[in-house]
Amino acid sequence: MTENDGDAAPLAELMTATTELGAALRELIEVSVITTADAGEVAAAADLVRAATARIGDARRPVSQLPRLDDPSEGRRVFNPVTGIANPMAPPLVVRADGDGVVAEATLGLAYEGPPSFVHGGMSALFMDQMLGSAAGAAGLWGMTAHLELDYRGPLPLQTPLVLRARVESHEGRKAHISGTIALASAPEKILVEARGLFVMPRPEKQAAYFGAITDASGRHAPPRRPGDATALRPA
Ligand SMILES: CCCCCCCC/C=C\CCCCCCCC(=O)SCCNC(=O)CCNC(=O)[C@H](O)C(C)(C)COP(=O)(O)OP(=O)(O)OC[C@H]1O[C@@H](n2cnc3c(N)ncnc32)[C@H](O)[C@@H]1OP(=O)(O)O
Repeated sequence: MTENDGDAAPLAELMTATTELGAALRELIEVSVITTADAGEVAAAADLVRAATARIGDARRPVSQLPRLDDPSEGRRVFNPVTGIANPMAPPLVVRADGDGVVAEATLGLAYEGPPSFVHGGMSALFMDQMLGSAAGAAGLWGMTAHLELDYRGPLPLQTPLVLRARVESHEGRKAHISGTIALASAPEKILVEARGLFVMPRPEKQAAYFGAITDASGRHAPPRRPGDATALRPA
């Protein structure tokens, strides 16, 4: 945690509650796109959700301030939109080191739909971007996405276990070439999505311009040593 030991218990409580809220919202998102309830029920649900928003909506951090629950030096970013346990937009992917790269499994619901019954291609790009970045992190590198390209060889079915992989192919200086794949967990050799990316560590002036104003939750200027977010990166 980013705060001193005296705050450990309240922070643990906050982590539990925030994770709970993320999980509840994730269920709500899925149900909101799959429900066949009638208009009255849907409208009543919208009122309940607005009441929940009002309950916590007054206390907000500025965009330049990291959440109390984050510790970028340990790679913990709880609201990352792909791996963040507390972000309902995130499945979340639990990325772990595997061999010379990283791997994650995911089963995606209807909130991720593009073509009927299949995953939206933009979602695949989002997940690959994160996986490639995580592969950089796992290899002790970091950088921002400079170039990302994908080949969609076959559609990804919803509600079906998927396996996502990424590994660093080569790196020199501030550049890392990274590749990734998505396949069905039941047919991991048949690659359905292929990604290739170039991640570049910004030159120091750019790092200062991008991240120099970031503070930790107490307002201290403690920009992360590596401004990454391997929220769910775990050892094998
Ligand atoms: C992030 C990993 C962290 C790991 C840390 C620990 C563990 C973490 C694990 C997991 C992390 C999670 C991962 C997150 C995943 C998501 C990441 C994102 O969403 S990042 C947001 C979107 N990306 C941007 O907003 C960048 C916008 N672009 C820029 O700011 C600049 O273009 C930047 C910083 C990328 C490069 O700028 P310059 O000034 O520092 O570098 P110049 O000199 O332009 O380029 C350096 C070299 O790269 C080549 N290059 C640059 N861009 C290129 C491009 N698009 N295509 C080809 N080559 C390019 C150049 O030709 C040059 O090559 P030559 O040294 O001459 O050989």
